Amino acid sequence: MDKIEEVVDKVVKGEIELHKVDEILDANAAMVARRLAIERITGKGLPSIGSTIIDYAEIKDRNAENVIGATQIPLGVAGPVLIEGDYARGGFLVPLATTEGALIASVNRGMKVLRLSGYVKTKIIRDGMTRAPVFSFDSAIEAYSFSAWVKENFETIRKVAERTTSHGKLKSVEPFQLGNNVWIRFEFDTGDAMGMNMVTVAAEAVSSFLEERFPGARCVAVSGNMCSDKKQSVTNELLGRGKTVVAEALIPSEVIEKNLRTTAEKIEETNLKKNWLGGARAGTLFQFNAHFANVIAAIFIATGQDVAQVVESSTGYTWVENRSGNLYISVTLPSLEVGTVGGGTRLPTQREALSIMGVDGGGDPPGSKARKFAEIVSAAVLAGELNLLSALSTRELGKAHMRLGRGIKL
Ligand SMILES: CC(C)(COP(=O)([O-])OP(=O)([O-])OC[C@H]1O[C@@H](n2cnc3c(N)ncnc32)[C@H](O)[C@@H]1OP(=O)([O-])[O-])[C@@H](O)C(=O)NCCC(=O)NCCSC(=O)C[C@@](C)(O)CC(=O)[O-]
Ligand SMILES: NC(=O)C1=CN([C@@H]2O[C@H](COP(=O)(O)OP(=O)(O)OC[C@H]3O[C@@H](n4cnc5c(N)ncnc54)[C@H](OP(=O)(O)O)[C@@H]3O)[C@@H](O)[C@H]2O)C=CC1
Repeated sequence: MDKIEEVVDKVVKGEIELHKVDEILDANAAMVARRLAIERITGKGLPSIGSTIIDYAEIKDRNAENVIGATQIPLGVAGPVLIEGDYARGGFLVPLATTEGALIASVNRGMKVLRLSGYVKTKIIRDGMTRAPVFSFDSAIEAYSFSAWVKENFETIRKVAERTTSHGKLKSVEPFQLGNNVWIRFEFDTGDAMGMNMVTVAAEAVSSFLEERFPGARCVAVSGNMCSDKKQSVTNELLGRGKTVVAEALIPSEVIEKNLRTTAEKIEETNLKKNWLGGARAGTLFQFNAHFANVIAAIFIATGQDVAQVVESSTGYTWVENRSGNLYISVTLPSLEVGTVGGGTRLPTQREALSIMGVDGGGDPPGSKARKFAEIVSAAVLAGELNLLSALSTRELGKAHMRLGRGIKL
């Protein structure tokens, strides 16, 4: 019996935990052994899951545990979209990974219309990744003194934080108090990284330092939910998280009529009554848009972003004005969390997808690639909004999805 078979046998018999296989076999052999064991246990063949170009030696201890293979998702491109931003300048093809038929066509048509109208303008209006540990005290008075000290001693705290990272720069500290508890919301410039590991490590170092400085302080959790990571929150909406980005364009009436078969007036009414009034009636929080999540999720999957952060990255607002038949449209994304280094961006297909947009790896200066990427994402979101609002205004949504979602020609 070869070594892999021997390990598979032991896993099936319950003598070895799945994750312990990594201690016996090299990463790629361990991945195969786990998959074979699961095939035996479930009686299901998993050759598709096992068929992958990923080198598990590169993944182990970095991106996933108990790995048995990979999931594959179709990848398409939309564009080019023309952008005149501070970092993204020129035409960009945007990779989108999705299983929703008509989505890429939707963004593609939106980009075509934007292209025919000139350049999308983009602006990053703030940038910073946050972590907010929660500290507990015996009394609210102690908690208040702690908050005051933290605010007055930014420079000391910055030095402690920045010892843990060469790219992370502490930008601000903001205390929030509830009774005898205090959350310190640290905000960092994280260069080209999305930055969650970076700011967590730095926040842990500062928390230990503060506990030493204030014997009455107890850090209950390094993430106290006022960060707020992978959750929507008023804090994120007002103060921002990751990058706060705006993209805008002006679409001439003839471009709308010829390519979208609708008018600025109809798109404006659809935006007001669907995105805003419908959103208000439904009690929607922070998502007065049509489908930011579609575009954000597809780009996140394609480029190795943390997909759980679609939760707050897809919050935001679509604003439309009928300007004498021409259409002004903008999207505002308060919490777009993206990186071009770190996390899943190092995986092979994800890195290639980033390279299509010229945003793979670190920028010079650091931070410039992640900001360029954020501007491209905002332009893609704008294209998706413009197109879906148009398709809804002409009642083409169902038809499009019959054709591109079910393969039925009407
Ligand atoms: C599907 C279209 C674009 C057809 O649009 P069309 O105008 O009927 O098609 P067309 O054949 O005349 O092509 C026009 C352009 O569309 C693009 N296009 C056309 N076909 C393709 C294709 N196969 N692949 C790539 N691009 C395509 C392409 O840019 C093309 O221009 P060309 O390059 O030919 O000069 C249109 O009907 C449409 O956009 N429909 C809406 C679909 C949509 O937006 N779906 C989004 C997902 S819906 C959802 O998930 C969220 C939701 C709706 O529930 C949220 C909510 O509640 O609002
Ligand atoms: N720990 C947590 O609480 C959470 C973690 N995550 C996960 O965190 C990961 C993302 O964390 P993140 O910190 O972005 O990535 P990584 O942990 O992968 O770290 C990024 C690294 O890149 C280095 N680096 C090299 N060049 C640059 C550059 N140009 N700009 C910035 N950094 C550079 C940084 O070094 P240096 O720091 O020395 O400067 C840092 O070590 C994802 O996998 C995500 O899923 C998500 C949510 C929560």
